[in-house]
Amino acid sequence: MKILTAAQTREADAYTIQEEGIPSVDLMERAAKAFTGWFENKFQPSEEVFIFCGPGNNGGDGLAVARLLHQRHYRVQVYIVGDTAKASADFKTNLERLPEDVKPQEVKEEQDIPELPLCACVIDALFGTGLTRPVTGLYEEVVEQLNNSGACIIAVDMPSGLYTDSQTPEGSTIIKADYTVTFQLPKLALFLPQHEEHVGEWHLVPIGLSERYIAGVKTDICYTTRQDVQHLLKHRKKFSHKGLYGHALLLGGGYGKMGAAVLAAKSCLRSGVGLLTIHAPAAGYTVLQTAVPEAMTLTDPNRRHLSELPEETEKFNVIGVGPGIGTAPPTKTAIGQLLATATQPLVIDADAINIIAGSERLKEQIPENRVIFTPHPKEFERLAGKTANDYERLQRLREFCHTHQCYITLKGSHTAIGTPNGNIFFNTTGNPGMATGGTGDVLTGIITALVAQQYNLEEACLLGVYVHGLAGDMALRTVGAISMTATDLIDHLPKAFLCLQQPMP
Ligand SMILES: NC(=O)C1=CN([C@@H]2O[C@H](COP(=O)(O)OP(=O)(O)OC[C@H]3O[C@@H](n4cnc5c(N)ncnc54)[C@H](OP(=O)(O)O)[C@@H]3O)[C@@H](O)[C@H]2O)[C@H](O)CC1
Ligand SMILES: [K+]
Repeated sequence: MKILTAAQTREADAYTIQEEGIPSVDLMERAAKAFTGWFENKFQPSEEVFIFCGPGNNGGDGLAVARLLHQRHYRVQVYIVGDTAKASADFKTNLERLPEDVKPQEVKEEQDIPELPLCACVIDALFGTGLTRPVTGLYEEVVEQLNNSGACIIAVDMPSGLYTDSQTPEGSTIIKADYTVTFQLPKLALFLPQHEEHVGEWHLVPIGLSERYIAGVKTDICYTTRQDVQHLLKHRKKFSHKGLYGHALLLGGGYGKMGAAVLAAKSCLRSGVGLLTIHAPAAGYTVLQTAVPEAMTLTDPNRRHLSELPEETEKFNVIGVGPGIGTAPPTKTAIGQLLATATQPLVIDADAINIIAGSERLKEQIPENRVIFTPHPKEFERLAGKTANDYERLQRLREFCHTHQCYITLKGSHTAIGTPNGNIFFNTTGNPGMATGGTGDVLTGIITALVAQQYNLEEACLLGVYVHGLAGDMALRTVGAISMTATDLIDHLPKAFLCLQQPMP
């Protein structure tokens, strides 16, 4: 699914109005109904609701929501902040439509800002996608007071003060919402970790924007949903045999870190690989043969570290490398040898990334269109350099993938997948329970298995990251976020793949 800029959202709005031949105020009504539907599911009519409206269409939405909530027996208090002379036409229409017993109060100066009761429920409809500069003056005062009030804040479309698709200037005052209910498509700002305290939990509500416009608009940033990945899943033929599903080689493990190789191997097997061979330091032999009996194990001459590649590496369809390997000098040599000689796709994780990050010579040797890196943010920083904020980091992701013609799954709450042609895809599955050791090794195993099965590298990244998060979401329901371990993800992989094989609900 596409992520649109603020300008494209406005275009979608105008296109829909023209295509359907409806007045813009009707689209506002749809938006307000969609928001109200979400709100009613979350909050009881016994709640007193304080709605703060700005001068634009976001404020207009707030006024329409006030009317709809009033009709549904919520007690609403409406505050109009700033000068209504500048208000948009649809704002004015909705102001007129307010029932008599909802008397909006004007906030024209600081002393007009109301004291809110403890634990108030506030709807923030000050600014949405039309914000053009940081909030200052009276608006800033209102935002600060709301943030300090301890209220539960629900932002309409965007938290007021937050730029939709570019860096909000340093030091700006921004609403700290508990929930952001955004219209039709999520905005870029909602995916970025630096905005967590402003966005809270975000939810999408459809408002029927033109499908034709959305299908035709050009964007290089998308987010992946079940619909996007489900159709990628390949079905197995009746007369199939293990040779059809690829033979993967996993280079992993080190003394004291054999578990990382075990996790990657188990998840690789649970993700459909035909055959798996693990090449590990000699100390890992018994561990691996016992823990992963389905895999074949080759041993490195070095007991503690990976020091060389196995023979006949060309027979493998894919090589996954990194989990648990460390950065000892013999391992660095082996990674250099791998980049120089391997002819198949490589899935490169953990210390294999760190080793490449530490050597300009190795970076230059990254083979084009054959590598997937799976870094966490620190590893990405080592590989691609420090950045000042999340927007710069996305730009760096794009540039690195383009320069090296590689794929990167930059792990995080919304893992960002960069591709050689400059596209970025945000994942939408997963949860904070997955922030625990070993879950990255599981992702490496999954993606390696998918590449072995002839998914192209982009498909393997999109599907692998999605199913990894889906297994995490399923584990959340059975073991919870606190107790979740990487092994729980592997245990839930079968359910996650099964779920993707079912028709969409
Ligand atoms: N397609 C959709 O998704 C729909 C969205 N809807 C809602 O509309 C808003 C966007 O409305 P818009 O009127 O474009 O913008 P805003 O309401 O966010 O704000 C614009 C007004 O605010 C002024 N402004 C902007 N920045 C500041 C600031 N920092 N301080 C003070 N005033 C500011 C701006 O005035 P200018 O001075 O810049 O000219 C405007 O007056 C979207 O978010 C949804 O909530 C529709 O309801 C349905 C379709
Ligand atoms: K808002």
